[in-house]
Amino acid sequence: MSFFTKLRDRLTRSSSKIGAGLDDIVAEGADDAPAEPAPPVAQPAVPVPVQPMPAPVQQPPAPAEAAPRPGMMGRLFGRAGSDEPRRELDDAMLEELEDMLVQADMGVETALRVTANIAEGRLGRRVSSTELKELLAGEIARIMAPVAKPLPIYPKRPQVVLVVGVNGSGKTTTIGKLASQFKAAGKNVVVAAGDTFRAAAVEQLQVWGKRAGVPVMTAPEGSDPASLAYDAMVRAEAEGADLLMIDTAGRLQNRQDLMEELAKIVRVIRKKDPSAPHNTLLVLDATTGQNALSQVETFQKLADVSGLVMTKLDGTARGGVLVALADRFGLPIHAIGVGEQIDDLDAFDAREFARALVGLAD
Ligand SMILES: Nc1nc2c(ncn2[C@@H]2O[C@H](COP(=O)(O)OP(=O)(O)OP(=O)(O)O)[C@@H](O)[C@H]2O)c(=O)[nH]1
Repeated sequence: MSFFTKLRDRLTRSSSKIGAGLDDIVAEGADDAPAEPAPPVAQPAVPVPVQPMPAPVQQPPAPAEAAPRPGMMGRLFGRAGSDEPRRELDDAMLEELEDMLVQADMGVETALRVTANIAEGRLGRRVSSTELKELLAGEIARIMAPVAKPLPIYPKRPQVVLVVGVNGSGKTTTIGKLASQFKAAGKNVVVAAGDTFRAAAVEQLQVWGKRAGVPVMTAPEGSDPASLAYDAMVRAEAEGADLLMIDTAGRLQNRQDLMEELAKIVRVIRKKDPSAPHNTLLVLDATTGQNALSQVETFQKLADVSGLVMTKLDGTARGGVLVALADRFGLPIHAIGVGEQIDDLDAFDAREFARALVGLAD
């Protein structure tokens, strides 16, 4: 099964909220007028960064003959969607759309902007649910495209990747999955079990290490994680490892002591290599919804977060939060997780994600 199919099936299973919501919005206000050719759906070949758009201006419906000749996609949609119910895109519909996006955890600001962009030049037109999904997917992909960046690999050896996040966000699982993928790509990977407080966490990482076929460095329970991180750097360097991934204990945002300990890990790592850590990955659990935004803020203050991984997109109707994160922080999204298996993590693809989120086929 391709990752897109998996993403769509699992996102749709849990977060069909947006797709179903769009169907409902159109069906609710659908009129009985005969079908008219579908308005062309903007499909930029190359996603462009989102520009702040002016507020939508009420425009009279474009006369059918004045409409530009639809492109390939427009013609396809015109045919395929001609017998679908249509609803006039007006203020009431836009308001419903905005509410639905907010409920899908996209955040008020982002939902407003996306809705305004959809309205731009289209007010008064009659759109089908499929067209609305295409428009929404296009807007989401435009927001997400600039942040869809796989974990960068540098010539520096070892490249130190520090993995942080709150308890249970999926750090250990993500390290296991990433280590397996980098190993398969021919990289020499070492993993350090920096959560020295919980024996179970160390064991769990060892299980992942075995699965991925990479060594896992551990330290006695209760020992200083910063000193383990230092030892791991010495070993990774001695072994000529390409990548050293350091797991850390999950920390609640309000636990000052744990937060300080993370800062100490970074200080100690820098004694060995002032340019390390080369990446600080913040792992976020999609099921936490809007709380993910405050987690980013908190961890950014404490560690130099360089990128995000979002897990558990399979278990939530709150996938929209990823759009809000991209819009608000612009931090690279390196990967997304849609399950507990080793191959349930893949690089983040803006278009695939956008289409899966609104329930469209590839
Ligand atoms: N459904 C689903 N479950 C996931 C995903 N990623 C991780 N999990 C599960 O989430 C739970 C917590 O994952 P861990 O990797 O242990 O999280 P952690 O951040 O290391 O946890 P702490 O060590 O407690 O801080 C485990 O049961 C994982 O199997 C995902 O993408 N989808």
